[in-house]
Amino acid sequence: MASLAFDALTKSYGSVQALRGMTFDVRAGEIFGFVGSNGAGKSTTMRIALGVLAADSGTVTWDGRAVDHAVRRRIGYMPEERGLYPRMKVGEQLVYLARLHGLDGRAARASMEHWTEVLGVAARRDDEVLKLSLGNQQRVQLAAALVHRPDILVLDEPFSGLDPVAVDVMSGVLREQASAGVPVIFSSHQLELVERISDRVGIVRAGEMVAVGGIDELRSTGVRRWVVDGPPPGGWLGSVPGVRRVDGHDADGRVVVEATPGAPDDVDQEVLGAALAVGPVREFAVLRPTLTELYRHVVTADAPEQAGARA
Ligand SMILES: Nc1ncnc2c1ncn2[C@@H]1O[C@H](COP(=O)(O)OP(=O)(O)OP(=O)(O)O)[C@@H](O)[C@H]1O
Repeated sequence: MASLAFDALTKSYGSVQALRGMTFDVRAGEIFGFVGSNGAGKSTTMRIALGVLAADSGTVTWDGRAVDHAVRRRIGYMPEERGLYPRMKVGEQLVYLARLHGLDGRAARASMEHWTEVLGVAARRDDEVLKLSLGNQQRVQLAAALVHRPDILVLDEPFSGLDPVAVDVMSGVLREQASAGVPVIFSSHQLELVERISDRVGIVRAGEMVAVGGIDELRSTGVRRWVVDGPPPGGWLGSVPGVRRVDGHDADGRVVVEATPGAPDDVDQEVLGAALAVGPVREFAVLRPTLTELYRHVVTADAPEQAGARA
C-alpha cells in the first residue's frame, strides 16, 4: 500500500534542534492525527513534506519514491500560517489555485463550486477573503487544499478555531478523502477530536516520534490501570507490591489501581486476589487511558530538554 514516509528527518534552526530523527508513515486511505506540544516539530515536519523547508538530513517518500516537484503538486496543503490572498475573491482565488495545479478552466470552476458548496461558503464566493469570519476563512483554506483534487492531504491545525458544526463538516470531508484512498495527515491540539476521527495517531516530543499506532493499540499500551469495585482498599491494597491507588479517580466506591514500573505481568491477578481475600468484588475491569491521558504520560515522561517552545 502506498504511504507517505518520513524517514529520520533532522532539522535545526540555528541552535534550535527542531527535528531529531522524525520517522513515521501515513498510509493511503487513513487519517493520521499528528499531536505534540507547542514547538515539538509538527509544522516543521509538514513543511519539509511540502518542500517549503529543506531537511538537514533524512527523506520524505511517497510510494517509495522521493517527494519531488511532481509529487508535491499532488499534495493538498493547509499551512498553519494560512496562505490565502486577503484581497482576492473567494471563488476567483480557488479557481486560480486549481489552475495553478494543472486543472483546466472548466474543471477548476466546477471544483471550486463543489468545494465551496460542501464546505458551506458558496454564498461567499464573490466576497474578498478578508471580509469572511476566521472560521469561514478556514473553510476556504480547506477548499484551497482540496480544489486541485490532491492525492495526499497535509493539514496543519485545520480544526483550530472552528465551531462544532464546521468541525463535523471538516471531519466528514477528511473521512471521505481517506475513503477515496488519500492519505490524510493533520496536526491538532484537540485530543478528543483526534481520538474520535483518526485511524492512527503519532505523538511527537522534542522533534521525535515517541508513540505511534492505532488508537486502540496505543490505549492498550502504556500505564496499566484497573477499576475495582470491592472492599475498602485500605484493607488489602497495601499488601500488593507493584501497584498504587490513583488519587482522584474514585467513583461510587470504586478505586482505580495502577501498576508501577517494573510490576509483574500478572500483578492484576494479585490485585484481584488480594481484594477478594477481604470481601466481595463486584467489578474488576481494565481501565484504558484516553488519548489525553496517554499523551500526558508520553509527553511528560522522562522528557528530554524540549526543542524550545515557541512564544
Ligand atoms: N522559522 C523558524 N526559525 C527559528 N526557529 C523556528 C522556526 N520555525 C520553527 N522554529 C522552532 O522549531 C521548533 C519546532 O517548531 P514547529 O513549529 O515545527 O513546532 P509545532 O509542533 O508545529 O508547534 P505548534 O504546536 O506550536 O504549532 C520550535 O522550537 C520552534 O520555535
